[in-house]
Amino acid sequence: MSSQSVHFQSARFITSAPDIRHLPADEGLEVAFAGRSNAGKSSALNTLTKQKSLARTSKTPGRTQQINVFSLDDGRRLIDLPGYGFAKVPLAMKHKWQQALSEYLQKRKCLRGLVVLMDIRHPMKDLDQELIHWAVESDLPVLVVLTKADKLKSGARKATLMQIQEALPGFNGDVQVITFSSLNKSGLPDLERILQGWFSLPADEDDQSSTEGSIQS
Ligand SMILES: Nc1nc2c(ncn2[C@@H]2O[C@H](COP(=O)(O)OP(=O)(O)OP(=O)(O)O)[C@@H](O)[C@H]2O)c(=O)[nH]1
Ligand SMILES: [Mg+2]
Repeated sequence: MSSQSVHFQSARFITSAPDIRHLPADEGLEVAFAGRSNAGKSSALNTLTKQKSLARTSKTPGRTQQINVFSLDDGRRLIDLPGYGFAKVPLAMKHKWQQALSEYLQKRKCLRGLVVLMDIRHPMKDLDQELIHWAVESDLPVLVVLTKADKLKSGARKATLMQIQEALPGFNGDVQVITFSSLNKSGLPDLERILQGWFSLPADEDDQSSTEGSIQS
């Protein structure tokens, strides 16, 4: 595992896992992209990695139904999570991916940071807020990415950004907020910089399992 800067362009697809038991070993560092269905998670991953079709995108919500794993280099990975909050799927199926999602978030020790993506026109729905609160309580750094920023004029864009920043009081430091567009690449330098920071932290820094049960010398 290197602590050198990550080359997002070198991302390559590793696997689609139906649940956490099918993921690569829980080692190294992962940054996961989460958010409502259709928020633009897969598109943002493609923009970040400068690859048009690394992650599969779709006009129809519910495209990403499994935990998709992309490796960057030795031990560092990006994760595309299934979207939540999409009503039009059979209940049994929805239950299955929501379970995979919550299990991933709760159990994956190598998860270093969570990117929560929201359509800038429909931000901070109940499930988004729940997810952010949970992550903050779990001491997981969060980056809120307001996607499809190209859909709003500059004034409305800035107003929404400020509104969201103000809606996250007390989280300063743990939760950052940026606007982003996969269409015109606005916000890409911010996304790159913040993820570089997360990936540069040493692995296992606060991983209790690495010290638990170890012999103290
Ligand atoms: N205008 C605009 N459209 C976008 C942007 N990002 C994504 N989209 C569109 O939004 C739709 C959904 O994008 P995806 O990236 O597939 O969304 P997702 O969050 O991965 O969706 P699920 O996999 O269903 O959870 C597609 O039609 C994209 O082309 C953006 O920045 N600007
Ligand atoms: Mg997707």
